[in-house]
Amino acid sequence: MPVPGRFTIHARDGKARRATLHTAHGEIQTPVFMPVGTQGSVKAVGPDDLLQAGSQIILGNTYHLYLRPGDELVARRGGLHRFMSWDKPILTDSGGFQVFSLSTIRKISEKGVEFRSYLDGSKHFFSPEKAISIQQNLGSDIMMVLDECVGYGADREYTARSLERTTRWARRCREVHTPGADGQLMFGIIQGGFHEDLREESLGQLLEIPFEGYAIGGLSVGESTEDMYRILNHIGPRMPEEKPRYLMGVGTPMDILEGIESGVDMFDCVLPTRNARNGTLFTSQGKVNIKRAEFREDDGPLDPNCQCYTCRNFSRAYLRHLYTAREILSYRLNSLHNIAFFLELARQAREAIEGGRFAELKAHYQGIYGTDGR
Ligand SMILES: CNc1nc2cc3nc[nH]c(=O)c3cc2[nH]1
Ligand SMILES: [Zn+2]
Repeated sequence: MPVPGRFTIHARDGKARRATLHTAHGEIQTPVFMPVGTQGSVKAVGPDDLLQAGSQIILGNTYHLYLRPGDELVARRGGLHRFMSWDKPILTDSGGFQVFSLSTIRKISEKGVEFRSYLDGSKHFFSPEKAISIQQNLGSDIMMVLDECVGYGADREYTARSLERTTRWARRCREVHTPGADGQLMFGIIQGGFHEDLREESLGQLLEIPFEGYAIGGLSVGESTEDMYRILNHIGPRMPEEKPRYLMGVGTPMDILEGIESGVDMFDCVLPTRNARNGTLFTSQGKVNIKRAEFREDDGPLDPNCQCYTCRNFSRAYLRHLYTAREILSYRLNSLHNIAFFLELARQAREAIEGGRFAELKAHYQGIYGTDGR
């Protein structure tokens, strides 16, 4: 009988791990890429597309679903899994990041964060307890604590004070949800900005609270690749060995491989779906900008090495036409392929770790995407 939260490491290759995380909605093979379904849908693709592409788990955003259609409405409709017809695992972010990145007016205090809705400017308040209550209403398998993601360039003093409050908030989140209740897991989020010592401080404080996993927050906020990798390389290996490690909001194919090399197990990013909608497609031979004139008569598949529905059934010429004509099908086919590419990258990483060949896999993609894939 699978116990939600059980994390079994099967193989290691350097700091990279090949593991299985058990949740109430099934097992997750890691390293794993999680497509982002912000408002209860991974934009332009359906659950059937996601399953066919190999998605194991998707992300939902507490902030968006709380504001619309409302977490209580989703609860009355049987929870997010039933509402969106996805019966595999779901992870929900706590909303903190979206409050800071989407809501203009906001006030942060010890109690929580007051903000105005990006939809209609109405006033709302998230306490740590409220952020957990929303995620319980959504019924997500993995809940994230409410935290403050300090912006890139925040001064050290503020970053230090903020991480202390984020720890106090994390403790309050844990106090309102008994570990494993309803099969839901809770992950803590490490802050500390771009200061190695503050990152260690944040991790050390969070380790005193029992979480089923730990996330690295505060990255992919506009910093340089060098700064991201510096913090990632420092804190990744220092996170609890026996618990899942999640890097929030990251990233390009090369960022993900860098994260796996630093011992991270879980990743989410809007890059595949967002870039798909502007015609930037990731392939086994590098990025393809499908709107380019060179593809007008190109009868070949987008990616000859890809087994996704898009690459098995349509030519580059057709994909370019759809994009140029602003056909809605363009969003679906491009998004499906990009998601399939990120899922395949994670699958190749799992296989490479099992075979002790992760360094070769990373070098292979470095040759195609450069050091950071931007
Ligand atoms: C797209 N980049 C990005 N998405 C994030 C989500 C987050 N959630 C909670 N806490 C974070 O620090 C955090 C950082 C993030 N960076
Ligand atoms: Zn494809």
